[in-house]
Amino acid sequence: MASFTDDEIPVISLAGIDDDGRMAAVKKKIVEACEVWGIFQVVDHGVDPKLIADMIRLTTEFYYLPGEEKLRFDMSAGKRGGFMISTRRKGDVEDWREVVTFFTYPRRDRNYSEWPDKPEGWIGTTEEFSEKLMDLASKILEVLSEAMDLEKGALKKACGELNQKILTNFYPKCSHSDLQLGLPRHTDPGTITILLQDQVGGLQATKDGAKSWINIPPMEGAFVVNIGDHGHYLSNGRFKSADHRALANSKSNRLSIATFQYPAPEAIVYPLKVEEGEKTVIENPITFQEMYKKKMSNEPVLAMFNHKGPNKLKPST
Ligand SMILES: O=C(O)CCC(=O)C(=O)O
Ligand SMILES: [Fe+2]
Repeated sequence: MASFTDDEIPVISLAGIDDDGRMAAVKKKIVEACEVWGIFQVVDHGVDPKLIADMIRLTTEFYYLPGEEKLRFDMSAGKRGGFMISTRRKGDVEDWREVVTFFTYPRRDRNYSEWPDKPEGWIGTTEEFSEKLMDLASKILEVLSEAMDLEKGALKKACGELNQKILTNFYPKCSHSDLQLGLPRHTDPGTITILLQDQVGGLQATKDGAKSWINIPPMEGAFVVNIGDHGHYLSNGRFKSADHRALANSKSNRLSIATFQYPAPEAIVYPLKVEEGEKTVIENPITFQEMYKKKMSNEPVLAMFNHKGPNKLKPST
């Protein structure tokens, strides 16, 4: 049984996890969080608060640039990364956000011509942020491996060469926040996501199929970590793929920076450990690339970021 209360997303300190005694306690908390929610916050994660503050500041500054500056980096015409305005209407509800996508790992895939050159310093800060989050992700994958009762390197090995994508989300304030979602309900496709949100709030998770939604309150300096579909499959469904969404806000603009950790495209997706008599969550091993494609064809909202789906661009106001 989980020791966290039913309506609280766990906050877990990673202080001293390299020491075995402390690791056991962290592991226990992470197991509880992942079995119930698939999402938790981490503090004492070792990423420099100044780097976090700089990343939020510079990212925000980009979104306040005039529309034509931002559109210099638009993702149309087959570009993988860069700036995009994403809108979608479903019944009375629509969502609106601006995004900038950076493909950061493997490093050889970095296409710097797609990385906005303003504000000054954003490229260097994004590079440093990417590297530090890759280190943090590796550490979290080790703890998660142990939490799945596997050897420390198991998840990393199953991922092959780790891929990383940084997606910065800007949700302009909107007066119809009752009719507008920042980002509709979804699960992330990758192994884990490490999310940084500003102090506005709006991220929510559900563990009962959207009957009730729980806020994930902003915490200065904390990261939200969630399990994605790949992580869920590797655990044979024991760890949830976090079901989450972001609300719009009528008073403030909101910023979040999601760092998605993916396996290599050719990595095999299949549970790493199956107990005797237990069924597997997926029938046959498939590659991550196949798994991703299948998900995108079922979830148009995510398909927009596959860059093959709709890619409507309007100048920002
Ligand atoms: O903005 C947020 O808090 C959530 C972002 C998110 O879930 C995503 O980009 O996949
Ligand atoms: Fe997400």
